[in-house]
Amino acid sequence: MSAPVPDTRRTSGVRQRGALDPRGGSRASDSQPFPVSAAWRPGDPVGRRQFVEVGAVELEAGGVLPDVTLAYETWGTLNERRDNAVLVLHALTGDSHVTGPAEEGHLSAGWWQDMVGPGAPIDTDRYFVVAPNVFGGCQGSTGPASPAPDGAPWGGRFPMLTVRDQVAAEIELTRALGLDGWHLVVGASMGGLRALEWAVLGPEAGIAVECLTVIAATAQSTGDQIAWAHPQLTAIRSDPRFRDGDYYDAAPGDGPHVGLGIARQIAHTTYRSAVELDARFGRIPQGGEDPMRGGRFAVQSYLDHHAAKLARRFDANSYVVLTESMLTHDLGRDRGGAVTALRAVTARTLVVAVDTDRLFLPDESVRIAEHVPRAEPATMLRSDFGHDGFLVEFGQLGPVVGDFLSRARPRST
Ligand SMILES: CC(=O)SCCNC(=O)CCNC(=O)[C@H](O)C(C)(C)COP(=O)(O)OP(=O)(O)OC[C@H]1O[C@@H](n2cnc3c(N)ncnc32)[C@H](O)[C@@H]1OP(=O)(O)O
Ligand SMILES: N[C@@H](CCO)C(=O)O
Repeated sequence: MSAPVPDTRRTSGVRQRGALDPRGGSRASDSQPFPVSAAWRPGDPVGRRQFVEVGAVELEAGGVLPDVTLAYETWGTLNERRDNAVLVLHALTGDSHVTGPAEEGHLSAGWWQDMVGPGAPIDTDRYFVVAPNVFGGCQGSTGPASPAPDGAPWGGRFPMLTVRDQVAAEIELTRALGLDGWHLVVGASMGGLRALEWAVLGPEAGIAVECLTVIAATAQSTGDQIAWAHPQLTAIRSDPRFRDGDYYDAAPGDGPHVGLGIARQIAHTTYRSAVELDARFGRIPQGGEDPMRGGRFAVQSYLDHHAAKLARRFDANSYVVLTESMLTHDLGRDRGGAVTALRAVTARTLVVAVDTDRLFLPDESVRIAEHVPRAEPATMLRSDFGHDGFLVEFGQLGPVVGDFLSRARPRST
């Protein structure tokens, strides 16, 4: 059963400046200019994050990135047999703050509060849960805003990363934690791409993956996904304030938030379903505005809101680097193709899709489940929320993941 679609046909918020106006925020009430970038820098609030230096990472596309650091959070306790560790991998604009309140260093409460915690489907009374911020990200792990060896931010010099590079860094984190395996690796969307890559690269590197949960993901990025991402990348790169990625010395409000905001609007539309956008917003004007006289429809205001919100909390360079890593994702690269790679996965596997996902099509999930030898048939969530269903439909997703874990529980837990 899908969650009820909330009514957000708001009636306030007369538009005086556009969300993407470089001088200011989305609404007349916004008084703070957008930051240059929302990238975490050394010295910024840490919250409950920990950091591990994983050293130099040899990159799949060539070259080496020195001095890589990963930020991560943990919950629960590693047991004596060390067989209760769970790795949770976030999506494109997520971070290590899987669960817990908004706090210093984290503007929002955890993005999977209903999934991870004491008594939750991923029960932190039972499991030791680890969540890293992705390599290339902007919430504590090494990314384009981090200092290069010359002390200046990498900026436009930051190299292209692949999903495999991100997992290679996470393998080093695993070793640094003294673990030789995960009971479960779970991720959705970009996190699902990493989870799949983990299922192949982890065992190759001597890190066992007993169980795998891949949600709203794909074994290879599709032409459609590449197509949707292309205008997002173009929007950021063609923002004059992007300055080829070297904007970290810009004055507050003078960063590439216009391009980043447009990218988010395109992406966010693909994260939701046509049915939901029509049911929620339809042709309703935003309160007090008249689309016939330069005003907006409510759905335009909604997208402006999400654009402004992301521009305040995310770094445009990281958005580019992570998006490109998703575009080049191919589990089968140098492994004889995707099907051969899927057949090599030894983990007991749960694959979950959202039936209205128009970005990560359910058929891609079905394909994963068909070829992974120990996969159960793909579970289809019924939801009008589209791809973002994995962030909303906890009433369905929780029991699915909880049941899978209880069937695959290690003896010691
Ligand atoms: C692993 C990860 O992916 S972590 C990253 C997850 N977080 C994000 O993606 C951040 C962006 N947020 C979202 O995409 C969504 O909020 C989700 C997926 C987390 C939750 O979805 P929903 O509960 O359906 O939220 P929804 O999409 O309706 O957005 C609600 C926001 O839109 C605003 N909104 C709704 N209608 C309008 C409108 N007509 N005009 C302006 N703003 C509007 C709400 O006020 C609310 O604002 P707030 O979030 O600042 O409080
Ligand atoms: N809302 C999610 C969708 C991408 O999977 C995010 O921003 O990360």
